[in-house]
Amino acid sequence: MSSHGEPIPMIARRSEGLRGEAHVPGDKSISHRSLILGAMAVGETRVTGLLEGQDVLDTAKAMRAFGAEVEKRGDTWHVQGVGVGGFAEPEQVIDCGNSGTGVRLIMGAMATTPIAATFTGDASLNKRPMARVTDPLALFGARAYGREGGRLPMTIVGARDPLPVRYATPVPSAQVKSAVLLAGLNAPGETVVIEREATRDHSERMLAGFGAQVSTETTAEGRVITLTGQPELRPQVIVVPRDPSSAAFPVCAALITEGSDVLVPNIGLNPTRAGLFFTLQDMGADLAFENEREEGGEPVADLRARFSPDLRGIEVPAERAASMIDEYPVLSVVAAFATGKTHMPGVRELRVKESDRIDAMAVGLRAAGVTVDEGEDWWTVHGLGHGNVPGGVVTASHLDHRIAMSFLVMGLATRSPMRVDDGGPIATSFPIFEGLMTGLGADISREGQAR
Ligand SMILES: O=C(O)C1=C[C@@H](OP(=O)(O)O)[C@@H](O)[C@H](O)C1
Ligand SMILES: C=C(OP(=O)(O)O)C(=O)O
Repeated sequence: MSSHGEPIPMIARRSEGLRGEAHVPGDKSISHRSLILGAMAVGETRVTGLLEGQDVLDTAKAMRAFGAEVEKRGDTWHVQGVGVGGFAEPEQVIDCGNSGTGVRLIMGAMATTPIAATFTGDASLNKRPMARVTDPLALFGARAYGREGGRLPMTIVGARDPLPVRYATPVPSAQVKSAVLLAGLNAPGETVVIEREATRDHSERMLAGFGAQVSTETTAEGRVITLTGQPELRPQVIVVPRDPSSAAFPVCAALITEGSDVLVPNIGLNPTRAGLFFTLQDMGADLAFENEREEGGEPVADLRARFSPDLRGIEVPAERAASMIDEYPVLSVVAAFATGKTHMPGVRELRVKESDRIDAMAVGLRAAGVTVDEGEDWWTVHGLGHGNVPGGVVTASHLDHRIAMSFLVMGLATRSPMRVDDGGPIATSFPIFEGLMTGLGADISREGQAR
């Protein structure tokens, strides 16, 4: 089932010659953060290029429930912030839908204000672990009352007299890091987060942009991020760059589909996000970064992807995992069309996303004729080479947008079509996926009924 209605069964058939420009939507991570930090600033933040996917729309709704005004006029989202510590107590339960980023960052943002809020989500989100966030929030003095195993629905009671915190994240997670930093905004003194492996740094960059004092040092312990609490955040004008995690789908589709040549313009290549593209190049992909430039302090390029018949399986460096964590499902599809094995170690986190992504992909790939080996924190795809992947099955998307999109991309190059039981979740992060892909010439459509 999609989170907001009947399942939407979809089918992808073998296609040829994807061509044209793929203008993917705004970055999901930066969109959530624009709304949350905008709501915590004093005055009006204006955002263009915001991703209008369901995950981000749920965050916009949540910010209104905490007292910020959030509205779209023309192409611009206007956020009237209430200031750090200015959140009102919501009158209703906050429903974050399918979004781990939304719920975890908002829990952090409210945890050092003396209000209570109850959070819930869809069947996928309500299975995901929240203790990774509520454990550090307890150090500030916040209390969490949730279901067994730290699951939603959950009520957070914010700390009345928050203490600053020094916290080493036990898992590589930008959501955990960001929740602690957002909570640290309303704690006196310095809040410090230490991460062994660098995860996406959008919170650090945006906090600095809003005028908070935040510094990052690389030491023997890892990256040490220090935030000075209780700043007055200054409203910003934000242009959200396009999402590299969404760009991954047209890029990978072009690489595996005969005769393709696709340009995906204006993609942020922040090194904490761009790991997939380097991995594809290591596999022998015809993928170029054109027109490389800097925009808003971030490296940006136009990605040009052409059909690549001679992809090779590789060992994906474990230390690259955080910089491409959401891209493993679609990478495993490309790996099926490569020759040789693609081994992906150091990816335990894939098991606690919208679905267990190793399991969801392994089951579908195997059904489609591809051998996959797996362990708790690794998996290996045995590539069959271009033209040799059978396909011809219905796969389950498990309320996970990236699983649905990955199997649809796969169906463009399998011998027989690939179906997904529910494409509804795609709207959480990439609402224009179907139109964008068909515009390039991909044979992807909705089916009248599930088969
Ligand atoms: O901070 C963020 O915006 C995100 C962090 C990642 O999650 P984790 O922090 O759980 O790795 C990623 O999977 C998610 O899509 C977005
Ligand atoms: C993991 C993802 O999102 P979230 O954790 O925000 O639900 C994703 O978009 O792939």
